[in-house]
Amino acid sequence: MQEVYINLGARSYSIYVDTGLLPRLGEYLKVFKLTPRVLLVTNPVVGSLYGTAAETALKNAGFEVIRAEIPDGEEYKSLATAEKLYDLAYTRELDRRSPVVALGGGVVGDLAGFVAATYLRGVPFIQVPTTLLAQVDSSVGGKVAVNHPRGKNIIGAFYQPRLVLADLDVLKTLDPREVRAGLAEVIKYGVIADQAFFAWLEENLERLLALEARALAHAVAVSCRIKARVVQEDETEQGRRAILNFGHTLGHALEALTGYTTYRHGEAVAIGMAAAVRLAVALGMFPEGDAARVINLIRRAGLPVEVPAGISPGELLASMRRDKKVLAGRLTFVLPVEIGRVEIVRDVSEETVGRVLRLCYN
Ligand SMILES: NC(=O)c1ccc[n+]([C@@H]2O[C@H](COP(=O)([O-])OP(=O)(O)OC[C@H]3O[C@@H](n4cnc5c(N)ncnc54)[C@H](O)[C@@H]3O)[C@@H](O)[C@H]2O)c1
Ligand SMILES: O=C(O)C(=O)C[C@@H](O)[C@H](O)[C@H](O)COP(=O)(O)O
Ligand SMILES: [Zn+2]
Repeated sequence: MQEVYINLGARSYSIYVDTGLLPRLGEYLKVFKLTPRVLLVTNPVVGSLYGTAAETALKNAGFEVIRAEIPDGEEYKSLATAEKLYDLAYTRELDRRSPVVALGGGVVGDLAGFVAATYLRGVPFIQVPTTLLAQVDSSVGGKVAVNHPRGKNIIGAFYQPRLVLADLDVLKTLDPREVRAGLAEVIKYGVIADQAFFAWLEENLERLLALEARALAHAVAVSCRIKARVVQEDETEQGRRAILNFGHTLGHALEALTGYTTYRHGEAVAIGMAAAVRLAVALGMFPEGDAARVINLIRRAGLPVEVPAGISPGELLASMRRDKKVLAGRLTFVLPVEIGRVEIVRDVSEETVGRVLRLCYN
């Protein structure tokens, strides 16, 4: 078992990374001061695979489970879906100590977390992430949100979970496309914060693609440790936390412009990271050889590195102007200076971004 502790004062919590955790969910919850009714939020795919195990674990520990299944897909990470959960929570008389448990990937986690943050102005929230992406990133750090039809995560909050249980066993049923999408955020951590981890990924990528248990445990724990460090330093993204957004300025624009249905989040971030390293090279900040290493690793993970032909640089720029990192109208990018170190750059001209974007098509 690996434990990563996020030290945030009264909002501190542990992330446990191990096999065999889901059947122990109830035991883990018992240590908190909760009332017995639990809102278990999942989707039909995860619910059919792991819903019974989660319910049994909770019931054995004395909880009463209200299961809510939201439709599968990023396009359902919306206010409309959140409203259905508020209705259910209100109708079933959930109180201020009734926990919301998110059992699923990042979509379930972000949406259930948003509901937990806002229902009765906040109820206890537990993350049981079931995708690689959710275990290494979305379940950790407290960003919860729903999408606006034109902008990613536009409506949200910072609301920390009480506990994260990352059970590596559940990753065995993931579609390979989802494993690759999760690897995009894992590669992100190497580029932004840890050169040695990046080199380890270059050596061990095939073990991760094959879901080898020891390699996965290492990648999940190191990723969570890196994210924990950044979140502890700047919980509400007043500054440095934005480094976790490497690849996301363009990635989020691509997701929104394609109606949230074409790319997995990790795939859009992969294209965004490839564009960001090209931009850093164009600005003379980052050596070409290092850019080639990053793009090569993204490619080896089976992820896209090119902007699709159907979307113009003008459309991308218009969407990126509404990115949450924009201040006083200036586009903001997270750009590497070396592998393992990035800077937040606010003074790139749109002309330069447009020129680099044109190099990012196939
Ligand atoms: N809050 C944050 O800090 C943060 C960080 C990164 C990403 N995100 C958000 O996370 C979302 C992406 O999350 P995701 O990549 O997990 O996508 P997802 O939640 O859509 O899950 C991907 C697919 O895998 C299926 N699935 C989940 N667990 C499974 C399992 N164990 N076995 C088989 N199938 C399973 C799901 O049903 C879905 O079809 C995006 O909305 C993104 O914005 C948030
Ligand atoms: O936790 C963070 O901070 C991140 O930026 C992690 C990202 O991987 C994640 O996609 C996050 O949801 C993006 O947040 P946003 O504030 O850019 O919407
Ligand atoms: Zn992300």
